[in-house]
Amino acid sequence: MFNGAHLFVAGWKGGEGRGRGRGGFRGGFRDGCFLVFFPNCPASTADKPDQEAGENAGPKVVYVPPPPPEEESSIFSHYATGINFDKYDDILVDVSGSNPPKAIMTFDEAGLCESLRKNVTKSGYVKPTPVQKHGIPIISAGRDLMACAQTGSGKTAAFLLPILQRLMADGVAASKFSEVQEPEAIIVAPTRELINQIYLEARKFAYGTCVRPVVVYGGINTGYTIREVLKGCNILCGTPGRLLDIIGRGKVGLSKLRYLVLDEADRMLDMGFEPDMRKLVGSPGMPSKEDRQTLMFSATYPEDIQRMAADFLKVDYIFLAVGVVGGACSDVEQTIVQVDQYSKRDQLLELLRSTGNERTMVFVETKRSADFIATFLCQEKLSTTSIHGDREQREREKALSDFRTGQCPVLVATSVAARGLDIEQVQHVVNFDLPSSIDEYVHRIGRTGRCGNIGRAVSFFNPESDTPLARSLVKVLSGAQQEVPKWLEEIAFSAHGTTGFNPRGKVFASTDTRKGGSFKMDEPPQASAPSPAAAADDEEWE
Ligand SMILES: Nc1ncnc2c1ncn2[C@@H]1O[C@H](COP(=O)(O)OP(=O)(O)OP(=O)(O)O)[C@@H](O)[C@H]1O
Repeated sequence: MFNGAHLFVAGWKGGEGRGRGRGGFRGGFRDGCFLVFFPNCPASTADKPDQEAGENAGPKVVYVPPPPPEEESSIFSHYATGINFDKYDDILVDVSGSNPPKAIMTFDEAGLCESLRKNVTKSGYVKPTPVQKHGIPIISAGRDLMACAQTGSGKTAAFLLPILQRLMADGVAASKFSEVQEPEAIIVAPTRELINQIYLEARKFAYGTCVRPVVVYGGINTGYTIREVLKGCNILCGTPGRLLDIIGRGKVGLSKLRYLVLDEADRMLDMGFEPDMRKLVGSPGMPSKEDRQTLMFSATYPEDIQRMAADFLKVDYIFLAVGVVGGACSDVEQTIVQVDQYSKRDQLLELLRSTGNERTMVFVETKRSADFIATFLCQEKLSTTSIHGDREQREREKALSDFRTGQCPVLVATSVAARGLDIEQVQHVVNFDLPSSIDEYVHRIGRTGRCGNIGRAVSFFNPESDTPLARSLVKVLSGAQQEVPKWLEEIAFSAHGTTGFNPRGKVFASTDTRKGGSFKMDEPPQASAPSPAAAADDEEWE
């Protein structure tokens, strides 16, 4: 069972710019495990949720990622849709805003050019998901869009396909090498791994066309990144800090920009990233919101974020909600287990032993506990790796790759891996530590149960620390037709949770805010600030 786990537990990272910790776990390999505890790890780093940090601090980053796959079979490799894929059609869809274009029912109706159509087929897409049926014509009609659809339901293609179609129809071609590139589209996402995944999707759909996507993100060598951009760039995918850096260096001009896409838009506009998003739209040459198309996608949208998002969108933007805004995917079987802090480790071990080699993501709150739990599991001979913001980019990519291939079927992660990652065969998510925000919970458990497949999420609920989440957990569980444990209901009703619980109805507290919103119920709206756990980490400020 133990096959030389790839656990590179790092307390200090020399040479890559974000090595803030000193101490922590350090040591050498023994039987594939990498252990030794350094007790003097400063509490300001690994002890806390992942913090965002200045990308340019520290020594020069030398890492150059391996080139993306060239063979067609790897580019188009995909996993099968699951038994519940057709049930997507039963989900209620709410489209608000003036004159929304009619939904399409098939990819044929999307009016895609031949090469795009072929690429869609090679990707294994037979029919569009609801967010694609509605989103594609809305974007093709030139409308701004704020779209909300459950995790794993195909939001990425919903924006990539109509953008690519427009660029193809207009005959754009990446200019050859030029000192300044003028992309037609910019896509922003909060984490490096997610933006890289979006880039690979864009590259897949653009295969065999003249459209060239490029990705820029922190933790990789800047010179390399710039060279890639200067080779030609129509669709620039990036994390905010690195994007701003490259624009600031004058390597990217914005005069041709037509599309600005914010994936995980609520995260991109919360307190952590909002200043960078404002900087981005205020960059010299950035077309005003009237002169560009702005598209926002997420599975969750707190109401205050929706209101703020309107600053970035034209007045007549369309709000598309597939299912309940902020609802969990009902293909994930959710179990909440009451535990105390000290029995968590044993319960985790028992759980993982019972699931065999199935791929499992274990979410913890801090970088230090990510290292600690991964080390513990490794010692217990479970092939485990970890991902968090204190690991070097090389290590993060290796960890993800080992998890994807199944070489390490257990991935211990901070919130840096909570959003967007689409990994085949993730059957389980374990919340070893529950996050403090319900939206974060929805994204985490959405790493399984994707694209009509079925998954399981087990969450350890420690009443001492997790009681504030109880009410919204009850809400999310019942919204996804899951069993709500009696004890949790009791805690929820006796607690003063303030995270979006709407005691009156079955409707989630969040819809299109222009309808007057339904959140003016008995409780304050959900906070948009990243929760400590969420600030955890999504990401460094690249
Ligand atoms: N129409 C389709 N037919 C078959 N597979 C699809 C279709 N649309 C998307 N997929 C696949 O479904 C998976 C999930 O899609 P995607 O990652 O875009 O979900 P998402 O809605 O962005 O999820 P998240 O909210 O977690 O970011 C991907 O593997 C994607 O290739």
